[in-house]
Amino acid sequence: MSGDGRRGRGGWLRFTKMHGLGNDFMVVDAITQPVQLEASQIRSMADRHLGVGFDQLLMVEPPERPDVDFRYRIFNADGSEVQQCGNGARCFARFVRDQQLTRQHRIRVQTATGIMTLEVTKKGLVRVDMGVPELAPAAIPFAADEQAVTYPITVDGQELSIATVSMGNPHGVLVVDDVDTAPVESLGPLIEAHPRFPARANAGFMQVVAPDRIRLRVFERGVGETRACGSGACAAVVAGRLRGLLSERVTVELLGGPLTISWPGDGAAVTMEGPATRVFEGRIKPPGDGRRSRQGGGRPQNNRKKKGNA
Ligand SMILES: N[C@@H](CCC[C@H](N)C(=O)O)C(=O)O
Repeated sequence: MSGDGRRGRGGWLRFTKMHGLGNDFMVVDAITQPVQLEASQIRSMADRHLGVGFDQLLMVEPPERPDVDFRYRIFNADGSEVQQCGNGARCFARFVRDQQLTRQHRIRVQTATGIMTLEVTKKGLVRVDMGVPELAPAAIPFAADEQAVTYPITVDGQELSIATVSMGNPHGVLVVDDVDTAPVESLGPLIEAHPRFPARANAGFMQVVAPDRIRLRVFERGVGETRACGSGACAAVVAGRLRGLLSERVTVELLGGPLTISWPGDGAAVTMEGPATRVFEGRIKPPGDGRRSRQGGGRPQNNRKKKGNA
């Protein structure tokens, strides 16, 4: 994270609590205050009983190149730095405008895997160009000899059919009959840590209601089940379209509410539109001393061993 090794005055870190359909964030402005955090501090602050409580910490940093407005960094609740967060991108756009870090309606941000364009609409929603989905197994990454629409995978002794998509971050998507009874809690962690996903993965459980409507639950890598996952919604629509189940524009009903996702098809970018909500402002003294070791990073993405995968 950026900064010169100091935190704000007296060691206090200013933050804003936000959410996108209940996927909640601690948003930290690392432009007007120096910030340096260790993965262990992020984990402590993510604690819902002892800390601020959040699914992801979002860092707003100065751009590193002239063709973007900001650098957008994302840390899961387990302290690991990740490449993408769709709901977070909408909150990022709202945050930088509310904080008067920009007056632009169209904002270009640099993430760990590319450039995203965020646009605040007249209705106060945020439209995000989520980029072109990657389907090649090596790009996800997913262990497979050749690219396919779905792959057979053994999880907890069951043979499942999984679609894999990278939206900058890795997703595995299963089609289920009913999301309400889908085994998200039991299979989610096993898919997340499945050996065929060497960087772990987000696991989506999608129920197709109609060609333009799905219901989706996501067990997020580094967090657990969240109330909404923007990149997961995009991955599910891509997977559903490749299977011939969905139309170009789809309403994705998540536990926290609906997102609109559009994907014309191969080679095109996915567009996501939805709300971003500010909840409160706060300040916290991050536990421990964040000045001694390297920033962020967290645990390696594939270090968690789970039983039941083959
Ligand atoms: N909530 C997010 C995704 C956050 C990152 C994810 N857990 C990962 O590890 O890739 C979203 O809205 O996209």
